[in-house]
Formats: sequence, structure tokens, C-alpha cells
Amino acid sequence: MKLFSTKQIAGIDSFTIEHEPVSDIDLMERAALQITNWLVQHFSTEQKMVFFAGPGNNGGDALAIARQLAGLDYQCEVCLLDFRKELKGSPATNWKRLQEQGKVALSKIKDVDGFPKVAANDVLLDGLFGSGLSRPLEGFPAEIVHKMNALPNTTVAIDIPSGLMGENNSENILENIVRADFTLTFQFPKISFLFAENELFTGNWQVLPIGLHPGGIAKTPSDFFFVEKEDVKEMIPRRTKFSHKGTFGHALLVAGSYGKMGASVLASKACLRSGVGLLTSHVPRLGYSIIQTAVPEAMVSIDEHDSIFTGIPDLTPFNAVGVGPGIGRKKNTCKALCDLIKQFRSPMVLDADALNILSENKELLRELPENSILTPHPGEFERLAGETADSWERIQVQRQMAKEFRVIVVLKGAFTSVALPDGRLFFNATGNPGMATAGSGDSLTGIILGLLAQRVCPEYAAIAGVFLHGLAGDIAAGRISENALIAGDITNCLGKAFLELK
Ligand SMILES: NC(=O)C1=CN([C@@H]2O[C@H](COP(=O)(O)OP(=O)(O)OC[C@H]3O[C@@H](n4cnc5c(N)ncnc54)[C@H](O)[C@@H]3O)[C@@H](O)[C@H]2O)[C@@H](O)CC1
Ligand SMILES: [K+]
Repeated sequence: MKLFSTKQIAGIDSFTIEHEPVSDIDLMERAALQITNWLVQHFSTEQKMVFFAGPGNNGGDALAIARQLAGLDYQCEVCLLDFRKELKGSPATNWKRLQEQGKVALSKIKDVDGFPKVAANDVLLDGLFGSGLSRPLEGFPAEIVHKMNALPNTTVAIDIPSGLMGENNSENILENIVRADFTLTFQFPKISFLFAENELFTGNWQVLPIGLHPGGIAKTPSDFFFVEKEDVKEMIPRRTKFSHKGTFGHALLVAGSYGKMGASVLASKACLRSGVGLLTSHVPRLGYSIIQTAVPEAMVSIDEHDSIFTGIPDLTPFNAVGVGPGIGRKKNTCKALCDLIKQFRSPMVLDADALNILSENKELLRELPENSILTPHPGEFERLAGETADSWERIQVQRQMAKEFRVIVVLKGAFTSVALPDGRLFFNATGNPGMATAGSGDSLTGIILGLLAQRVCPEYAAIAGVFLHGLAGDIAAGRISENALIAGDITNCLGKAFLELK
């Protein structure tokens, strides 16, 4: 799914109005009905609904929802912020319709003294500002937001928590943004919802479709995408009857060192479970019996050194290479990594210590084979690319890095983002906090390597690999809880994840 800026969404709204065609007021009614249905499913008529409505269409939505709920016997109250200007367009029509219906207590408030009395069980609905917000909230609306945030009541934001910008919030006044428990957003997730620091404002968010025009969506360009199951299905290699193990490639994994052989075992298993035809794991001497015993399906290439990676094997048999988990940063290892990068001329996967070595030898970034995949977590990313003030700035730096070095940068987090050299950025939504556990990244490296070796193009290997990893983690958490989840469980559930993508 494409993701758009709030400005672009307003354009798609207008396109829908013109080309469906549908009147502005009917589109608002349709959008409001989606939220009304959600509210009916989540709250009983025992709970009073207190609406805060602003001067624009977001306020108009609130007025329409209040009327729809009142028609279903919910007790509703509406506070309209009075900016001493007449309401216009659909919000004005909806105000009139509410007055005519006569079922909802209406008040216009000019300052914070007009803030309504709220009982413990009441639900607050935030319809102050949506995608039309043009600057941070200040003055009287900000004071209303402070009052709302100080209350313990459940708060549901309509479309966007009021005060939050859809993309960049680096200049925003964070105290003046509504902190919702739920955000019900129309048609598309807003880009700012995908940043960790904004969870405080959005709470749990959910997308409600409002039937915006497919033609308007198709013609609006975007560099931002939200990865869905249907997209990933197309990226998974199919196995035909006459395929043999050579069909599915031969991967080389360079991972593990003395005390960190688990990284090699975890990544090897994940790679094999991703469908690779053949895997060779390159390990230091002391890792030989460990890997042979723990992963009998893998072949082993043995380093001359007892405990670390110091030299590369003949690379001719391999069509993909993954390097980094648990290799450490000893001088000999840096040298060997440097040789590997210079000698292997197809895309490779670099993770963990390989990234740390790159950040200490940035000139190596220019030597990477085109379309290589880097999988940093935020700490590794910062070492590679420098500090950033917030997630918006960080994804810009991520995209810049992908463009400049012609690599794919997978920035791991709750919504892992995958930046491609052409400037596109894909957000992933699978995965859960249980996966923040030792070795989870090793299994991701193995999965991406496995797909790459099967000749899945590097873009798809990264996007599908991240999706599968998260999906397997979600299946594992469903079976054994987020708390008990360990990295091996992710690999164990990969099979079920593949089945879900059939
Ligand atoms: N356009 C459409 O067809 C649809 C719009 N929808 C709703 O409309 C919303 C967008 O509506 P609008 O574009 O009217 O915008 P908003 O309702 O978000 O607010 C716009 C109004 O607020 C003022 N404003 C902006 N920033 C301000 C600030 N910091 N302090 C004080 N006033 C400020 C603007 O001058 C304008 O009067 C969406 O979020 C969604 O809720 C939905 O009804 C679906 C259909
Ligand atoms: K809102």
C-alpha cells in the first residue's frame, strides 16, 4: 500500500469527490459511519461520548459521528471550539443537522473555562484537528488538549491525534498534542504513526477504509509504502516439481566466533528454513563440531584461526554471502571482511559486527557490491550514519545512505523500514516486542541470505525477509507468549509463516 503525506491525502479526497462522484457531505457521512461502527463495537450505550470538535472537516466528522451515535441511543455531548468565525461547508451542515436532530447536548466554547464536566466512565472523542493542521497547536486549543490529556478517560482520536503532523514533527510542540488511547485513521496509516516516539500520541491505531477513489490513489506518486501480505506473496520463490537443490542457490554464511557460535547456529538454521538449496557456514576451527552437530544440514568451511574469522574461502560456488553475526571486530577479522567485500561481486547481506567494522572503515561502504543489504538496528545505524534528532530525520538519512552507496538499508525497529537505492522506503508491520531478544537479528540475516541465494532480487529479499521474520515472530508469540519467545522460536515458526503466504 502506498503511504501519502496529509497534503496528498487531501488531493485524493478531492479527486474522489470529483470523480466518484460523491458530495463532500456524503463522503464525510461515509467516513463518520466507519468510526461510528467501530465505537459501537467497542463501547456500550452506558458510556457517555464527549466530543471535542474543531473548525474544519475533522470537527465536521465529530459532529456527524455524534449525530449517528445519538441515533443509536448513545448519550452524546459536543463541545465545538468557537474561533469566532462561522462554520463553513460540511461542518456547518453537520452542526445544523445536529441541532435539528435535537438529541445531543451542544455547546460552543471560547476558552478553557468552557471545558465540559467529564465523568469517570465517559469516552473523549478528539475531532479538533486532523490532516488540515498547518502549525503546532497554541493558545486556547492547546489548553483544551492539556485538559483532555490530564483526564484518565479513554480518548479516541478521529483520523489523527490533534496537534500531530502527518509526517515531520521535529518543530512541533509535543505537550500540545492529544495523547489518545486509540486513533481511527481514514484509509491510510499516516507516516508519523510509524515512528516509535509518536506511539504516546496515537495509542493503538487502526485504519478504516472510506472508499477513496482507486484512480486518485494510483495517480498520486509516493516514495513511501506499507508492506502487506498480498505484496509479499508475490516475492516468495515458488518450488516447481522439477526443481533440485541447485535451483535454490548456494549461500555462504560467515558468522560466529569463540563464545558467539550461537550466532552462526541461529543464522544458519534460519537460512536453511528459508528454502536455500545449499548452505556453507564459515566458522573458526573451534566452531567446527558445534556447527556440525547443531546444524547437520549445513556444510562447513573452516577458518585457519581457532577462534575468529580471518580468511575467506574460494567464493566461486556461492551466489550469495551473509556476514557479520558474532564475528567480533579483531584486526584480522576486519582485514578478512575487507577482502570478502572486495572479492564478492554480487549483493551480500551485512549485519552486526560487519556493520560495526564498516562504521569504523567508512571507505568500505563505497566498495560494497551494488544492492547489498545492510541490516542495522538503531545503535548500529547511528554508528554508521551519525546521530539524528528523531525518526523522521533518521529515515531521510537512511534513504540518503541507500541512494549514495547504492545499497539497501534495513533499519530494524517496531516498524522496520527498508530503504532502496531508488529512494523508495517500505515500512513493515509484522513482528512484536517479544522479538527484542538475543539472536533475533541473526535469524533475520539468515532469512534474507536464504532468499537472496534463491535468486530473489535483493529488494524483495530484504522486504520479504523482514516480513517473514516478523510474521514468524508473531506466530511464535501466539504459541508461547512474547515474554518466553527466543530467537530459535522465530526460525521454528518460519514454516507456518510460509504457509500463511501461500
Ligand atoms: N476532505 C474530505 O473529503 C474528507 C476529510 N475528512 C476529515 O477532514 C480532515 C481534514 O479536514 P480539514 O482539511 O478541514 O482540516 P482540519 O479539520 O484538520 O482543520 C483545518 C482547520 O484548522 C485550522 N488550523 C490548522 N492548523 C491550526 C492550528 N494550529 N491552530 C488553529 N487552527 C488551525 C485551519 O485553518 C482550518 O480552519 C481529516 O483529518 C478528516 O478528519 C473526512 O471527513 C473524510 C473526507
Ligand atoms: K483529531
